[in-house]
Amino acid sequence: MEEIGFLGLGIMGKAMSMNLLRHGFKLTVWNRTISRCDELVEHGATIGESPAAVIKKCKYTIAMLSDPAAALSVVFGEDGVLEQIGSGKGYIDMSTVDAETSLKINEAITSKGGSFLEAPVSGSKKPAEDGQLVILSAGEKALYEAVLPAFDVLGKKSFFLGQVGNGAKMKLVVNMIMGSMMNAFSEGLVLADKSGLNSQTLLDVLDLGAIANPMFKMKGPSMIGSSYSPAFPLKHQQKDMRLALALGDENSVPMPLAAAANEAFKKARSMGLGDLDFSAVCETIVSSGRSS
Ligand SMILES: NC(=O)C1=CN([C@@H]2O[C@H](COP(=O)(O)OP(=O)(O)OC[C@H]3O[C@@H](n4cnc5c(N)ncnc54)[C@H](OP(=O)(O)O)[C@@H]3O)[C@@H](O)[C@H]2O)C=CC1
Ligand SMILES: O=CC(=O)O
Repeated sequence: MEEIGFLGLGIMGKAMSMNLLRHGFKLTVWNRTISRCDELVEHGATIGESPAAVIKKCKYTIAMLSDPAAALSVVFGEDGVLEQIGSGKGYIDMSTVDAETSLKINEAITSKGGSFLEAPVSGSKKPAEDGQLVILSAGEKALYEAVLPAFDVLGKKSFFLGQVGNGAKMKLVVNMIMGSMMNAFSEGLVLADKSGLNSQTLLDVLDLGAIANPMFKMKGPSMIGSSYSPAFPLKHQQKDMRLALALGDENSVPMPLAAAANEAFKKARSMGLGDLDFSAVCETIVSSGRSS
């Protein structure tokens, strides 16, 4: 495949671009905080001085940015994607955003003759490092097919979900469920502890039953140790709950569990936990217990 551009080297973008380099892809990378490109350069990447410069150089460019505001700013801002996108160039946004943001970007890019694919991912830092993401793409089918060799390295499975917006919506539904589950799990861990049960035994019991799942297995031990090194930052999970609730509003779907989970993530942000892993939402319950 030709050289790929990569915009956004946060937790996910860094892991994904390292993985592409490891598999022999040539990359030109850009990050708003440019020093974050250094490690990628040590592993063979080239730096692009702006999103526009990356687009100019590369036929295909992937973005992995924090939220709708970041995704829009990289496309529409000064020296942004729109300045160089055009016929024969493809833009693939893998950030988790809402359908409206994705549609806006699609409209701007295709009106300049470029092609667009949204491709948010399920899976966190470790799956990104290991090429085990689940890719939820939608948009231009020809672009999807052209970038499949890269998706095959980044993920264990790629879905093509049809028109732009479907990938964003699927991702938000999945993360709405995940955020609600994380809250139920947190309440269970704290309840077990406060009522005199052994937390590790609770994990063992859960793991053998019908609600065993990789998230409980992976996050449980660190949550018991109150250790929340960020794989999926809590502020991003709260953004996803907020966007999923808006999708619920649009479709008149009552989501009382998701709304309660969103409040817990907001509380965690107000406690200064936004940059920690989303499992730190557990601390909202621990601290409630302490103050009563
Ligand atoms: N971490 C995870 O487990 C997963 C995350 N996601 C989603 O992937 C996306 C990235 O997540 P993650 O890597 O964890 O997030 P990080 O917070 O680690 O990285 C965010 C990236 O966005 C950039 N950025 C933020 N604001 C702007 C802006 N205004 N203009 C340009 N660049 C900007 C940051 O640049 P800078 O370095 O300059 O701050 C950084 O490169 C999010 O949408 C998240 O919801 C999806 C699946 C899993
Ligand atoms: O968006 C987060 C994830 O783990 O998936």
